[in-house]
Amino acid sequence: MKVALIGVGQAGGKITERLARFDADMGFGAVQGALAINSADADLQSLDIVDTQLIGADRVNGHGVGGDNELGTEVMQSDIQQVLGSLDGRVTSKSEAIFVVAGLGGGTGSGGAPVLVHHLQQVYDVPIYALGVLPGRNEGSLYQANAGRSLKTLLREADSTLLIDNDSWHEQGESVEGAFETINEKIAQRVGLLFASGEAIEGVGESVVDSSEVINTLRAGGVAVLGYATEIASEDSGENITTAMSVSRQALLTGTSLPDATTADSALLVIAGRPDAIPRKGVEKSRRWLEDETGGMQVRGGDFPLDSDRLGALVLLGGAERSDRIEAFMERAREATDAQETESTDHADQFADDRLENLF
Ligand SMILES: Nc1nc2c(ncn2[C@@H]2O[C@H](COP(=O)(O)OP(=O)(O)OP(=O)(O)O)[C@@H](O)[C@H]2O)c(=O)[nH]1
Repeated sequence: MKVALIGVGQAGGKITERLARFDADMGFGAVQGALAINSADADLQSLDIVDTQLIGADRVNGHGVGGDNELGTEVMQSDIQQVLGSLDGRVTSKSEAIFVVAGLGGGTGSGGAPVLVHHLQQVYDVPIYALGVLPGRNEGSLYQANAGRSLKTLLREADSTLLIDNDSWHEQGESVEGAFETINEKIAQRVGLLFASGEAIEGVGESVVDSSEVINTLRAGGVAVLGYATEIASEDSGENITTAMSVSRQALLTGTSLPDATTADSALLVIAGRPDAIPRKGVEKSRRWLEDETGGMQVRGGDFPLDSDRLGALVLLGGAERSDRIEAFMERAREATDAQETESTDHADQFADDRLENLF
């Protein structure tokens, strides 16, 4: 799937850069253009390979919005024409989708990403997806409250919102901050493989996954979730039937970007590995298992030919917002918003009825 990436805010920029680098290093050619937008100049300076654009200089003078996501919304809104102008040549006629990438807990990305998605929807015919990072449980109430409003607005504006929970892809005991590098690397690899599904050059055959399968899976809208797992594979495909089952199980049950999200409206299973090591029977079995596990709907599928001694399973779920994990997060966000309102009693009544309102 040929994509254009737009990172908003610090996390958005860093993850966009990682994705662009992974795609280039692997030679996939799925990432057609990448731009990072921020109201903090220093964050943009630390990026090497993506193009950058500063917004809100007249309001915050390049210093960021300090976690104020309403200000993040405002600065994106006031500079939207320049932002859309910079996309010329980066979003091309080849682009099959645009991904807006942001950490949802901060200010610039949290507030800016939904506005940007809204405007991109007016300009482009391709699907506009969000790739959003949810704050981990221990990240503090401002982050939780910001992310709640941002997610609510993104779900309204984007064709689908792929969520990565900051608590999911790092080692036990590692702090979230310390784990950013690990998490970003995992996002780059997993989401990078998803982008490259359908772009794989070698071994083109009937069973090879096509990018339309990804787009059709995301057509369910709402929240999307990505899972991934690999194991060393045998050279003989006949010996890899249980491996295919085992990686598929792990990808869904322990390897997703949003733990415990298994109820969905659509699903895609991509099996990656050397074409002659991919067991047809094992792939069929895994697909049937995934169908049962996710509620009985038809599971799309395909191979991703990759020169590797491992067999990997990439599971994409669409319409996964009914999961307990999302409910738990939204509850956290509501509580955080309540706590903030209690602190600023002057304004308490003003917000009382509209907890987690949309950003705009
Ligand atoms: N996975 C991941 N999450 C990050 C990273 N950097 C920040 N975050 C998360 O993103 C949220 C904060 O968003 P940032 O992107 O830092 O903030 P911003 O959008 O630049 O907004 P301001 O700094 O307020 O202008 C928090 O939930 C952080 O935990 C990162 O490199 N990787």
